[in-house]
Amino acid sequence: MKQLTEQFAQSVVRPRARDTYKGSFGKILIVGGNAHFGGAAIMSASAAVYAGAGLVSVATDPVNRHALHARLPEAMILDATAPELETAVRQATVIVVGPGLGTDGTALTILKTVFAAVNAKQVMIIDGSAITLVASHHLDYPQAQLVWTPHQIEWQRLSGLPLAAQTIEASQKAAAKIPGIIVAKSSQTHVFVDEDVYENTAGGPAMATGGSGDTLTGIIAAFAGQFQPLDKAALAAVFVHSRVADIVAMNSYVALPTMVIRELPTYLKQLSE
Ligand SMILES: NC(=O)C1=CN([C@@H]2O[C@H](COP(=O)(O)OP(=O)(O)OC[C@H]3O[C@@H](n4cnc5c(N)ncnc54)[C@H](O)[C@@H]3O)[C@@H](O)[C@H]2O)[C@@H](O)CC1
Ligand SMILES: Nc1ncnc2c1ncn2[C@@H]1O[C@H](COP(=O)(O)OP(=O)(O)O)[C@@H](O)[C@H]1O
Ligand SMILES: [Mg+2]
Repeated sequence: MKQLTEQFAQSVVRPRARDTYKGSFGKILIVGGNAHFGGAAIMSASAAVYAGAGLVSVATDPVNRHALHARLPEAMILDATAPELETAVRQATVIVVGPGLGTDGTALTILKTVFAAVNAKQVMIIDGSAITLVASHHLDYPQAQLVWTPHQIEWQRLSGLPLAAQTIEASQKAAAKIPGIIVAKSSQTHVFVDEDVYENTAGGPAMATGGSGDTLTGIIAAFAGQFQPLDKAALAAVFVHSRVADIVAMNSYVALPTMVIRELPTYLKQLSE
C-alpha cells in the first residue's frame, strides 16, 4: 500500500506557467443541488473555484440561483432540467455529478442526460446521490474517465459489499470490476487506482460534518482541470482536502467546508513553492 503525503501533493501542484489564461485550467460543470440540497452544489462549486479551476458552471435547480450567485459570483449557472444541460456537458472538460442531486425521478432524468452526453476524453466525478442512483437503477457506466467518491454506505450500494465486509482487500477486488478511480471515503480513506491502493495520511474527525464530501468533489474537479495525469490529480486532491481540514482543525473544533474552502488558495500557494 502506498501513502498519500504532502511530498506527493507537492509534486502535482506546481506554480502556474506565465503564458496561460482561464481556459488553461479546466472548464468544470457541477451537476447537482436540488431544492433541498442546494448547499451541496454550492460547496462543490466553491471548492472548485478556490482550488484553481479556470471556469466553473453549475447545473442546478433554479431555486438555488440567488444563493449561488450571492455566495460565489465566479460561477455561472444553468437550469439542470433545461435542454442546455446537454450542451453544457459537451463543452466541459470535467464534470461533477451528484452532490445534492437527490434520488427522485427528476434527478434520474438529469443523470441519464449527463451520462448520455459525455465522451471518453472527458473526466467525470460521480458522487453522492449519483452513486446511489447508478446502484439502485443498475445504470450502465458512462463512457468517460471516471472518478467515484463513495462514502461507506454509497460504496456498499455500488460494490455490494456490506460495511462490515469492506476490508481493503475486498474493496480492491470490488473496485477492479468498476471502471475508473475509486476514492473510498471514511475516517481512513483509501484510493484504488488500477492495481494500486493509496492510503490518505491526513484528515480527522473535525471533517465529520455535512458537506465535506461535496467539497472534495470540487477539489478533485479543479485538480483534474489543471494537473495531469488524472490519477495523480485525484490523489493529490484527496490529500489536500484533508490536509487543509487538519490546518483548520488546529484552531477550530470542526473543519466546516466553508472554512476549508477559504483556506485552499493559501495552502496551494505554499504547496506550489
Ligand atoms: N448542505 C447540503 O446540501 C448537503 C447535501 N448533502 C447531499 O445529500 C445527499 C445524500 O447524502 P447522504 O450521505 O446524507 O445520504 P445517504 O442517503 O447516502 O445516507 C447515508 C446514510 O447512511 C448513514 N451512514 C452510516 N455510516 C455512514 C458513513 N460512514 N458515511 C456516510 N453515511 C453513513 C447515515 O447516517 C445516513 O443515514 C447527497 O447528494 C449529498 O451530496 C450532504 O452532502 C450533506 C450536506
Ligand atoms: N472521522 C473522520 N476522519 C477523517 N475524515 C473524515 C472523517 N469523517 C469524515 N471524513 C471525511 O469527510 C468526507 C465526508 O464525505 P461525505 O460523507 O460524502 O460528506 P457529504 O456528503 O456530507 O459532503 C470524506 O472525505 C471523509 O473521508
Ligand atoms: Mg457525500
